[in-house]
Amino acid sequence: MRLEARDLSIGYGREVVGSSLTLSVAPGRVVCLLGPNGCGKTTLFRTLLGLLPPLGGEVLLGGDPIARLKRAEIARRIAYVPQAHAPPFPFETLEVVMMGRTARLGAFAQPGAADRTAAQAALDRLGIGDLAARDYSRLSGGQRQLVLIARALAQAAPLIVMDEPTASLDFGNQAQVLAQIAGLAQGAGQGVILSTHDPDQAFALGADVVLMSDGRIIGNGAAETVLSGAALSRVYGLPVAVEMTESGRRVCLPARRG
Ligand SMILES: Nc1ncnc2c1ncn2[C@@H]1O[C@H](COP(=O)(O)OP(=O)(O)OP(=O)(O)O)[C@@H](O)[C@H]1O
Repeated sequence: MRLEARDLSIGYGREVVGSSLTLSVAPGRVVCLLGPNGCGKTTLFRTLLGLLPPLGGEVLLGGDPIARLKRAEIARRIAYVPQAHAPPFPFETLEVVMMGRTARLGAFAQPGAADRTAAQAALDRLGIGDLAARDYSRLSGGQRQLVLIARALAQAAPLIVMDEPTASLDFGNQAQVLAQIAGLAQGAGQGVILSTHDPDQAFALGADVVLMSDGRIIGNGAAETVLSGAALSRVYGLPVAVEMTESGRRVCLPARRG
């Protein structure tokens, strides 16, 4: 299933945050959304998910305008991994993951034993099966992030939107989550769009890149093409070099001063 944004304008009421945004996420592809703080990444995601109405243009999910789809239908097509915050109430971790199943079922349906099994399997897949009975509100930030990723896996939607999925993860878990993301695309053929502040992740994932600056898309295509030293220097306002490691992977390095 393909996710498409066509000439989208995004924002809040009369405040336009971004415009002329055209992008697509094809099955089996990973798209990294990169851009400085405040350039509109989260606003774009909320619009792609149908949580925020577009100020212009349209979002298509599998060819259907998202504005015409019901909430449960959207949840069967697209899963969202938000940034992890601690909820004010205690929740069993497995229940948080089960919410991914309930989202598909609609407002009043009760999840059953099969949903419980699927939720536990999603936790196991991320190596955190032992957290199932723990209180979600007392997990560490990184553990909560992994649980929200498990919730999206349990939702089993063909498309996944992830807002900075590796932001609070340690070095090992970052690598593990990136490997899972690559696996979702290659193995299950899911389409993934994620935001990140680390351009190296786009190279590690062999992803496509949408580079945003000031509410505009200024580059869209393969990471090797879009993420040049010149483009990164312009967007982040400091000299950046893109170098090749001995193992043949590109890495981005801010230039040393002085
Ligand atoms: N609820 C809101 N109402 C009005 N303006 C908002 C709202 N949420 C965000 N904004 C504004 O929209 C702009 C884009 O914010 P957004 O959160 O989309 O950026 P971002 O690229 O995700 O940033 P970051 O990388 O720091 O997470 C900012 O100027 C922000 O102040």
